[in-house]
Amino acid sequence: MRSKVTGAQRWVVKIGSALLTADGKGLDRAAMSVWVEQMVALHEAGVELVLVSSGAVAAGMSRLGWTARPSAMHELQAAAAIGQMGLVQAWESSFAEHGRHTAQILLTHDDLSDRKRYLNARSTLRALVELKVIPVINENDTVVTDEIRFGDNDTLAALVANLVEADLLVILTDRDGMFDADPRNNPDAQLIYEARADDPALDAVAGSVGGALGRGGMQTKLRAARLAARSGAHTIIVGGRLERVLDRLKAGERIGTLLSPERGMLAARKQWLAGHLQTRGTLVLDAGAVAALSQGNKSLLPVGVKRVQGSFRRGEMVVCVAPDGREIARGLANYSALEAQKIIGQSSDAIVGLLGYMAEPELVHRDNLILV
Ligand SMILES: Nc1ncnc2c1ncn2[C@@H]1O[C@H](COP(=O)(O)OP(=O)(O)O)[C@@H](O)[C@H]1O
Ligand SMILES: N[C@@H](CCC(=O)OP(=O)(O)O)C(=O)O
Repeated sequence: MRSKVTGAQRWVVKIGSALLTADGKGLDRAAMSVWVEQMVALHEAGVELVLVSSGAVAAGMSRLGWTARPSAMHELQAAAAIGQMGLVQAWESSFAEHGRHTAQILLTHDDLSDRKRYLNARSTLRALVELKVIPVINENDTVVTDEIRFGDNDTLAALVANLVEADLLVILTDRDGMFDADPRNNPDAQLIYEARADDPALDAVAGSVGGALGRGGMQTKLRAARLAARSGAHTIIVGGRLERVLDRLKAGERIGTLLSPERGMLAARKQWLAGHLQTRGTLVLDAGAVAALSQGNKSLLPVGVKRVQGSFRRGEMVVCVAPDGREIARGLANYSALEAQKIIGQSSDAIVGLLGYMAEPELVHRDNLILV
């Protein structure tokens, strides 16, 4: 029984090109509707779902009658633009049969590396998930250049798992999971059922690159599992054509390869916060806020802040200090320095009146706060 899988509340499900396009013959709508049925059942069981779907280039190639993947960037991008239409149409109509809405989100690397856009993408995704809509995410292939491509959707799915703090990343692919050697050239290869994502022995196993339609192969799936582990998520790499694959995962059946993070979710997130950001400003707290943060494990509300120093934007790291200047914590600000100036000392109910909108009631949420 895989309790980490059965107990997971928020899943990111990634479906690769090789599966979605029935090996290059257009979108495999029959397979899509079988996954949709299972995703709807998960949804009904209270699981929050985000779908990362590849297949735009492959679907576009098939619409254009192209048999070989073009190498010119503008041709790839044109194929993606054509194929993405069919891809979202197919997901939309299939989910609609079960009374579910979908939402298209196309992301580039910049959207996730810029802190402000990162926070905005996160708020939108959270809002969609709360509305019980299924976000369907792909890379924004039409506008990306080589330097800012994710390139493979395994990486994109892992970063989305970080973004939404998923507990489980499910990578559906055309093999039953990760084998101890590439099954294309090793008929005796054995499936690996469980491993730690950071196990260095896996690097040799995942050596070779992907198939004709997909881009990543096992290497990018392993890297994705390691990225997902940074925010404490487990990853399952499993065969998308296995009968009732998602139902069986939810039931705890031992199928596919489960790659585990080395740390728990919150610990991993805090470590990630601690390692990644420069500080841009300072918030001087009152004594009540110092106690709430250091003893109560609470979020920092505007009412407990006396002064704002420095110039920071929403999503940037700020230092929280006691009235005597002692550093108490660091965290990601939900408001810019200019906005923070206007709301400090006030109750959160007053934020809308003061700013004309409210991003969050907290100035720094406790999940985004590391005590020093
Ligand atoms: N150790 C391994 N175990 C399983 N598959 C492997 C391994 N090494 C390489 N592969 C290859 O990776 C392919 C899956 O990756 P890819 O073609 O990128 O698919 P997707 O479109 O699902 O991302 C498999 O078809 C397989 O041939
Ligand atoms: N954004 C691209 C997906 C890139 C890709 O091929 O990913 P994958 O099949 O998951 O290795 C598309 O939709 O065609």
